[in-house]
Amino acid sequence: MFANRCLAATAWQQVTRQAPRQLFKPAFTQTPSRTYATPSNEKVAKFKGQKESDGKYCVTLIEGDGIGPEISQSVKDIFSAANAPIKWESVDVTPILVDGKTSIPPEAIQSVNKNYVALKGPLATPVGKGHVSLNLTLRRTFNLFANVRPCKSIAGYKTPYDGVDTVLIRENTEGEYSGIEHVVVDGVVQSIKLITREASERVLRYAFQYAQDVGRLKVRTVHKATIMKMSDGLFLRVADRVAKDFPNVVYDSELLDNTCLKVVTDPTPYNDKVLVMPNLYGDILSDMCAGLIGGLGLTPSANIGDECSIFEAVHGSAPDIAGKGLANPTALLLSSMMMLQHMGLTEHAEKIQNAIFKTLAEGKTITGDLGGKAKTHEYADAVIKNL
Ligand SMILES: NC(=O)C1=CN([C@@H]2O[C@H](COP(=O)(O)OP(=O)(O)OC[C@H]3O[C@@H](n4cnc5c(N)ncnc54)[C@H](O)[C@@H]3O)[C@@H](O)[C@H]2O)C=CC1
Ligand SMILES: O=C(O)CCC(=O)C(=O)O
Ligand SMILES: [Mg+2]
Repeated sequence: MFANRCLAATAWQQVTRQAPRQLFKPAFTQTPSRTYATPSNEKVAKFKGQKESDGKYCVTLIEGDGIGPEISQSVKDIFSAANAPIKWESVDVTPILVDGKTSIPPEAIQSVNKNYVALKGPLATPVGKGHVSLNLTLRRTFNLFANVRPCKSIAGYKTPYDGVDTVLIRENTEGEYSGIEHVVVDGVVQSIKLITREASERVLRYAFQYAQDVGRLKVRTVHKATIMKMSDGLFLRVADRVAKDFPNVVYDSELLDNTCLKVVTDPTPYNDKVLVMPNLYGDILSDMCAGLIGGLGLTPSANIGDECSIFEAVHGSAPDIAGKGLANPTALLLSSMMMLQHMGLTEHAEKIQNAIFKTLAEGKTITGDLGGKAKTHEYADAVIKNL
């Protein structure tokens, strides 16, 4: 799939980066017990899918680029060993042009609309030129307005930060990622950050409702309304109004640069808060938070819409390690746990999740990003043994 897109995107440049520096060797200190909540109720994006006649739910699978197929295989193997009532419907999202715009092929759109949920591997985006990000296109196509990105310390895996437990909700359809860019005159380009009352209210209501549903009763907006007085200013004004509808939730706001400083100094004061913010800030802060707990191999996410939801890792296609069996599938696995919880399959989620955390805490069969030597499939086999 990616090869086709590579041909289509003439100026594709491969992005490479060094693997995150190993900070500490794993030390087995904490108890593995945690849940990645994705509340699914009448008010926030209820899952509408139905079991099929074989007793299973059909879930759309987008394996993705780079390490995508390797980590997707781990999820499939572990779900199968755990007898999770899921059957996968793999779809190809090689983009097509519709009225000159990058679009998802109709078969893939039909599959997600039919199943209401999808699990997605990372999709690579050409730098500077070429097709629009398919990740953003998917979020816009299905109106996945809230991107929930929890980040929790992994029991047994020691980093300089103990007991991290942040939850970040990112506006997912507009802001700096609206894709409205043009050349004003040669040498001058404009990129428009679009903030609307409607999209702001939708994600803010979701964040407050989420806070209420999971009992994390503090919501903080992260913004830069000192500089972007109109756009972030609107986001904040809407937040002030929405906050009034949730009197039991404590609401405040913080400037983005200050949040970055405070989170990397001591993240624990954020453990009782839900952070909600415009698109770009959420993108950057979520990678930063991943760095606190051991890297991108560990952080899941959920793209929530009113109808459909797509679950994916925070990380990208990791071209530097793709095809070598080195990828850590935990982030995609934990995303699939968020998916199971969203679908109401909490027992299955708990069973698989316990096996994942046990494997990580044992520290014997972990991947290179965590300081181990295991290949992707060896880690998956260890999880299966721990089921
Ligand atoms: N939601 C998505 O599908 C996303 C897609 N991307 C795309 O991914 C491509 C590569 O982007 P990068 O900036 O390199 O970011 P990246 O997230 O792919 O990789 C950053 C670093 O983290 C490591 N890493 C990431 N996931 C890992 C895993 N599961 N196990 C072990 N190590 C892991 C990589 O090896 C690399 O050193 C780009 O084309 C970008 O557009 C980037 C972010 C999110
Ligand atoms: O679409 C992309 O290329 C990157 C998206 C991204 O970084 C994210 O969703 O966190
Ligand atoms: Mg990102």
